[in-house]
Amino acid sequence: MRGATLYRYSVPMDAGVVLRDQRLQRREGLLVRLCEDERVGWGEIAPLPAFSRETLDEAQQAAQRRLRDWLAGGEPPDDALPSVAFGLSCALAELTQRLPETADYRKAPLCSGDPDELFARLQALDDKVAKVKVGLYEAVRDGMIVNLLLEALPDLRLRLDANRSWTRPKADSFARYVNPALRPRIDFLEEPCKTRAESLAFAQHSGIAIAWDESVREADFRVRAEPGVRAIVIKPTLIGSLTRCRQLIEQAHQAGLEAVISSSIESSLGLSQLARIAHWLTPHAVPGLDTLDLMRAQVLRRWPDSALPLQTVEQLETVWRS
Ligand SMILES: O=C(O)CCC(=O)c1ccccc1C(=O)O
Ligand SMILES: [Mg+2]
Repeated sequence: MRGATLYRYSVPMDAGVVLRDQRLQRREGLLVRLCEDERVGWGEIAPLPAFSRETLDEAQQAAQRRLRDWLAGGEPPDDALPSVAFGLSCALAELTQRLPETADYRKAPLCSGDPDELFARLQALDDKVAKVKVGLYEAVRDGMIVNLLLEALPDLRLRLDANRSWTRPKADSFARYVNPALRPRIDFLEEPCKTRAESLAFAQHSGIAIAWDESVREADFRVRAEPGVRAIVIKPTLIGSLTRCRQLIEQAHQAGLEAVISSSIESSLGLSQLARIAHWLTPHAVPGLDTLDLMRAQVLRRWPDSALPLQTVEQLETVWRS
């Protein structure tokens, strides 16, 4: 006997969370619960506003169609909507015990806020890798912060993320401010420039390695080794099924690139599944999962050591059941 339920969660966000110029007041998404005989599997379907092409309503419609096929005995093909394909494939993988339980709860802290508190937090890390968003302010300020962090903590490595905000001259001026001796400790800079060609030329010119994030989701993107490119970032909610994510990870590893599993601001349920996927498929790369503290609550499953209150299944709205 098979059964399926869709729940909707809605979690208030921290006041300052802005995604591509729009403020995110609440994070909303669906949780899917599949059962078959005695077994249960959960997944999260949560299109990210300003990033996903599908809306939550479209995702719900598509999920219901797929679930009807599954309830009728089929093994539905992956959905065309990435968030739906990801959430359903996680739920099926839990149900069939193909998603290992062990998780990699390291999370490459996002550096912001009070510097003293930040230093204490970074000093306490085992694997000292942290992430800094750049390109929001002046390039000179970004460069100074990078120098400051790397000088203060000699075993720290940084991931930087410019989200395609720089022209090539802006990116060059950033690079000029970063002490050349410190540049090798920048593991990578995600998407420095507006175009891939500019980013590649920047990497080759500056000696700062780059990573693809937005590019990975473009139709004409192919994973390949290129001078100056070190990694690809995989945000499964924006990419698609577990099978598709595995394929990209394998292609990256074959090309000698690092593959980094990263958050699309899922709830604690989705984040903890990403931590399991990271431990399973990218065991050598610290995942980019430091987004739980942008939220004011956890959902269904706890992230270790988080003090945020938990919304239990009884508190979720049931939107569909069959
Ligand atoms: O990658 C991480 O470390 C955290 C996640 C993150 O930065 C992010 C989360 C949601 C949407 C976009 C981004 C981004 O990479 O800019
Ligand atoms: Mg990024």
